[in-house]
Amino acid sequence: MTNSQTLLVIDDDPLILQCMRLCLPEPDYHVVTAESAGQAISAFRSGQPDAVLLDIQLPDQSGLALIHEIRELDGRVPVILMTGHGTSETAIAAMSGGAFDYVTKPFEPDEILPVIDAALETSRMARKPAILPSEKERLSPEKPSDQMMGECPAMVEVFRSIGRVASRDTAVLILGETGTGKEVVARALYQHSSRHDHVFHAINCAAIPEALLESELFGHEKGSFTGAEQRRIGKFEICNGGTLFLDEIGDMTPVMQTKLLRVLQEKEFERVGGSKTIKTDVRIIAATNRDLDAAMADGSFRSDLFYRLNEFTISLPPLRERGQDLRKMTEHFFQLFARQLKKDFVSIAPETMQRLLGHDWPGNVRELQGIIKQTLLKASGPVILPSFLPSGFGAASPGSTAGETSSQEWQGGLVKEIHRRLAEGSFTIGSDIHDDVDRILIAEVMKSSGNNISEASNRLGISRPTLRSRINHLRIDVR
Ligand SMILES: Nc1ncnc2c1ncn2[C@@H]1O[C@H](COP(=O)(O)OP(=O)(O)OP(=O)(O)O)[C@@H](O)[C@H]1O
Repeated sequence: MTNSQTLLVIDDDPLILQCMRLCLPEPDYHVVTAESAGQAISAFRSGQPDAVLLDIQLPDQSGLALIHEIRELDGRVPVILMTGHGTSETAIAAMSGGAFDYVTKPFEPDEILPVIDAALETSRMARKPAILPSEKERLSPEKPSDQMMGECPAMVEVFRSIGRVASRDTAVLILGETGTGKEVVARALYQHSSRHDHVFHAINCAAIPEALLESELFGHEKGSFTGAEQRRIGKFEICNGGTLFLDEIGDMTPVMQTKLLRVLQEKEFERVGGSKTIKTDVRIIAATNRDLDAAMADGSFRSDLFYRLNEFTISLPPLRERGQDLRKMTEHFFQLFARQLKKDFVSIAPETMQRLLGHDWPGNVRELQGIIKQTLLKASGPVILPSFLPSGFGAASPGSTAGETSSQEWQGGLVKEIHRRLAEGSFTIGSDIHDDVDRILIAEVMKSSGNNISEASNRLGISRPTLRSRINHLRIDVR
């Protein structure tokens, strides 16, 4: 079961091609190379890459002209440009023309890999079909493997809402606990919109520190702050005419909320350190797992921004409130993953099903999928017995004792630490504690995944770009 993505690297320098093959190993990545524009176009047509890495200077055609051709073939494939020193103005022109990002040669793998991962992630979101069930399919037992499931009234309302709002140009706010399917809904909204063949970009507002997020969204002028060596074009400029998905919007700081509100109200903004006002026409889809009513009540989320984003809201119910859907999804994922993992599977023992149905599922559909995969990996024989469930599963539910004690122990430690910091008068407890937990969590999961970013991001249930950005931001040593 691999989620390998294809990157087309176009450069006439064999060293760069070789370096990219080494840095992006199979089976997580599949690298296809081309040494000229001519080769690149045929590789693009036959290989359907997920993203393109393109040198601006090619022997037979300019990189800029090639971007244009690639965008004509498929405007949703992100193109990253490689430029030499002194060609940054051309790169900026390319960004305004729809390139995803650019890097300046020579570069270290650490510089380019996060950009490539972000491009591949964007491509996945823009192009992986979000399949919604029709009325007939909802009631049919045979489901396409990756169709979004749901027959309970709240999910039927979600599908209807998507149908109602996708083709309109309104902002949409998607609410729901973690793992309830907000990203799938965002993809469905984009893919069924009139902007579906225009640019789509996604930003995880929680994964990027405030200063970087500002420049990521609005761009900056050369010299506007230390380290701003070149002008940078932000997402609001690149996505002009397209769609921007702002994930984890509830984690945005008040300063950023104010800036976002202005661009939503006035459809214009300035780059950081710039004075020129730039017009933009971007459809915003935002999502959060935070309780925005509570955040508005305690003043951490601006209510005027909420009303602006909330032109239309889609609320995903938690899995534990979806009635019979839980049983149906459990059966569906057992069958699907057994096929993918090539495991024998015939039935789920009634006691196993009972334990699965009795669980609270705080991580919702993502947690359900993870538990089912782990159970299948442990299973021997065609009947899924309760002993195949991961150790500690359901430990926090009443009735289980050993797991409860150990989880109470570490939670007790955490409570003490929170009170210590409260007593110190800290005003950044939330972010500090999250950072401390992430430092330990990410370092341990990376270690147990052999420092494999893809495996660790799967286990953590976050994307590769988010993981890389957390590793960089928290300066976690993963070597
Ligand atoms: N109704 C559904 N039917 C089938 N699969 C679903 C459904 N909802 C979500 N999934 C699957 O569950 C997983 C988690 O979904 P997704 O990433 O969209 O959740 P999310 O709400 O965006 O999570 P987070 O808040 O953590 O970012 C994905 O693999 C997705 O395909």
